[in-house]
Amino acid sequence: MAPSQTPGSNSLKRRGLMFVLSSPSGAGKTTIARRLLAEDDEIAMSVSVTTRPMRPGEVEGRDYQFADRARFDAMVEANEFLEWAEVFGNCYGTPKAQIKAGLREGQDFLFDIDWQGTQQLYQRMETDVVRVFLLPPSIEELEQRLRGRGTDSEEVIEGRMARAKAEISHWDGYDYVVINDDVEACFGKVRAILDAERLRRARQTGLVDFARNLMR
Ligand SMILES: Nc1ncnc2c1ncn2[C@@H]1O[C@H](COP(=O)(O)OP(=O)(O)OP(=O)(O)O)[C@@H](O)[C@H]1O
Ligand SMILES: Nc1nc2c(ncn2[C@@H]2O[C@H](COP(=O)(O)O)[C@@H](O)[C@H]2O)c(=O)[nH]1
Repeated sequence: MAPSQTPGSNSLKRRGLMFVLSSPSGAGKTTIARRLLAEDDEIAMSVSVTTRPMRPGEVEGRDYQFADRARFDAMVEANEFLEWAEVFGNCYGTPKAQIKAGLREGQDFLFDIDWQGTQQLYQRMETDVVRVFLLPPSIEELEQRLRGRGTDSEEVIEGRMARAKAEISHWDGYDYVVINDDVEACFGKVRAILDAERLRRARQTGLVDFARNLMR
């Protein structure tokens, strides 16, 4: 038996999953996503294309692929996105190219996308998608986090707060909802969801052979 098929090693061949994190802006998706990526080498970020300007500290190709509107529209036209949406006046889309091949190879992908994109992904890729929604402990705390982040102008913060309640109203379109009151606790819960979802029978494509060997 190959070492990767040792019982208990939990590394049987499996299909990758699409792990979606959504929340109102400022609730902590990026914080949780970065931690997951740093601690888990089986999951990679799905890097979206966006027409919004780059923020200080962001890196082209790591945080987003930054594109102008003409380039984005051309990608929509060429059907290069698994999903796309307009958020806060900017366009965001998930490029399809590497995702489908990666899933077959057992690669998991993390998506930091809004509820519209989540619905589209789910319609297209249903059983591959795990939908997690993060909620802030309160609206006041959400605003404090946006201000504390120090990346947006007053006008942008007001726009994000104005949309927060509408975004929160989509919580029931998700498989899991986690309140991000404490980063450690929230991360632990998100981690547990990912671990459990990886063990779903349907994803463990190596189980058939493994069980057959056991029964020989
Ligand atoms: N549990 C928490 N307690 C206190 N502060 C937090 C917590 N989680 C995240 N933060 C802080 O809140 C701010 C917003 O978090 P983050 O940027 O991760 O939100 P986001 O949901 O990704 O926002 P956006 O949708 O605008 O990208 C950051 O400054 C982050 O450090
Ligand atoms: N539908 C999609 N939404 C996306 C995508 N990438 C990011 N987002 C969402 O946009 C807002 C704003 O993000 P920000 O980085 O400008 O603060 C946030 O809700 C993201 O989840 C995407 O590819 N598709």
